[in-house]
Amino acid sequence: MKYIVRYGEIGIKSPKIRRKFENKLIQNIQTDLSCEFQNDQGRLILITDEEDDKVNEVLQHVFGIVSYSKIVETITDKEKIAQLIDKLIPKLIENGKFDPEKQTFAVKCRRVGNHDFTSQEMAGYCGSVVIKLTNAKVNLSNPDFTLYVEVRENKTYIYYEKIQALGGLPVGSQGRVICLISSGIDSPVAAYEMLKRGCSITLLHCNNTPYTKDTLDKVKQQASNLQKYSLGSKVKLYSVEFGKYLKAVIENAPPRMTCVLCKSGMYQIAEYLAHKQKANAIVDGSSIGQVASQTLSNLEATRYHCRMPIFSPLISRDKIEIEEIAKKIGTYDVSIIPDGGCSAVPKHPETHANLQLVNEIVEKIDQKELLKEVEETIVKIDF
Ligand SMILES: Nc1ncnc2c1ncn2[C@@H]1O[C@H](COP(=O)(O)OP(=O)(O)OP(=O)(O)O)[C@@H](O)[C@H]1O
Repeated sequence: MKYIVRYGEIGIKSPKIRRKFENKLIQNIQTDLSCEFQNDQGRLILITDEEDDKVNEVLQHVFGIVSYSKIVETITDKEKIAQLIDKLIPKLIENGKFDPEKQTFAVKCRRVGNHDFTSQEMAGYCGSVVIKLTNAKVNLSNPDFTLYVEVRENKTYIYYEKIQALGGLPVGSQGRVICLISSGIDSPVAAYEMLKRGCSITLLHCNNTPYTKDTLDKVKQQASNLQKYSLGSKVKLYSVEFGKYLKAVIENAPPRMTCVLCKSGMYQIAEYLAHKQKANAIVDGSSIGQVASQTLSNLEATRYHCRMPIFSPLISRDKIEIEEIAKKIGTYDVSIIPDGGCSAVPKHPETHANLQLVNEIVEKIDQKELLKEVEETIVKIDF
C-alpha cells in the first residue's frame, strides 16, 4: 500500500532544515511501522505492507503530519489513468465510500511538471470516466464525494480522502523539556502540547506523601499514554520525595504560604533536573485563575526563584477545553481516578502573594538548603 504523507510547517523551512525535520519525521514513523519512503518532489510517499488500521494508528499519533491519503498510482498516461479509475471506483462503491445514486461528485486535479494538458482538462477527462462508469451527477462547488488526481511529472496518484492528522513538529526536532506532572487533568495535557511542538519530554512527579496518597501508578499510566505520541523519543519519568520539604514548610512558614512555597520548590527541583538532563525549559499545567494558586501574583511569586524558562501551554485555556483535549488524547480517564487531594493545603491559601514577603520567608526557612536534600531523592521510574 502507498500513502501520501503531508506535512505543514516543515514545508516552509529552509531546504537544509526541512531535510533534517523530514528525516526525523520518517524516523519517528518507522519506530512503530515497518515502511519505506520515497520523496517525490516535496511529497513524502510511504510504502508499506502493513494493514490500514495499523497505518492509521501510527500516522494519527505522529506529530508533524498534517494529513495523509491512501493512494493508487500509475504512470501519467490518459489511458492508464482511466484504467485505474475504472478499477478504483467499483471498489469504493462496494466499500460504501461512494454512492453514485445518491451522491454528487467532483474530480480535483493538481499538476506538477510539464504536460500536454492542463489540470482542468485532466479533471474533466477523469470526471467523464467516472460518469461513464456510474452516471453520477457532478457538483463542482459542493460535492459529496471528491476524487483527487495528483499528476507529478510521469507519475499520477489518485485518492479519495484526506485524513486529518495532528500537525505540529516531529518529536525530537526541538530540545528536551522537564514537565511537572501531577495526578490531575492538566499536566498530561501540557506535556502533550509540548510534544506537539517537537520537544522531547522528561516527566517529573513530586511525591507529596504523607500529605497525598501515593499517585505514582497514575503518573506511570500517563507516561505510557504520552509515549504513544512520542514515537522515536523515549519519554523519561522521574519521581522525587517532596513530603519532607512540605513538612518543613508547614512547620516553619506561615500556613497560608504552603501552596506558594510548594510550587516554588517544585520549579526549582525541576530546574535542577533540567540541568542534569540538558533540558532547556520547565513545563507545567497552570491556567490563569483556575485554582487559588494560579492568580497572576502567585504565578509571579512561585516562579521568581527559578532561572529557567517555565512554559505553561495551557495558561489561556478554559478547564472545559483542557478536558476535551485530555479525553481526545486518552489521559482523562486516568486523571479522574479519585486520589483524595492534598492535606497540606491550608484553610486559607494565599491568593495574592507579596513577592517581598515570599523572599523573606524563602530566606527564613532556608529553602535552598531544604531543596538540596530533596534533589538527592530524585529517582528514575520505569513504566
Ligand atoms: N505532585 C506534583 N508533581 C509534579 N508537578 C505537580 C504536582 N502538583 C502540581 N504540579 C504541577 O503544577 C501545576 C499546577 O498544579 P495545581 O495543583 O496548582 O493545579 P491543577 O490545575 O490541579 O493541575 P493538574 O490538573 O495538572 O493537577 C500542575 O499542572 C503540574 O504541572
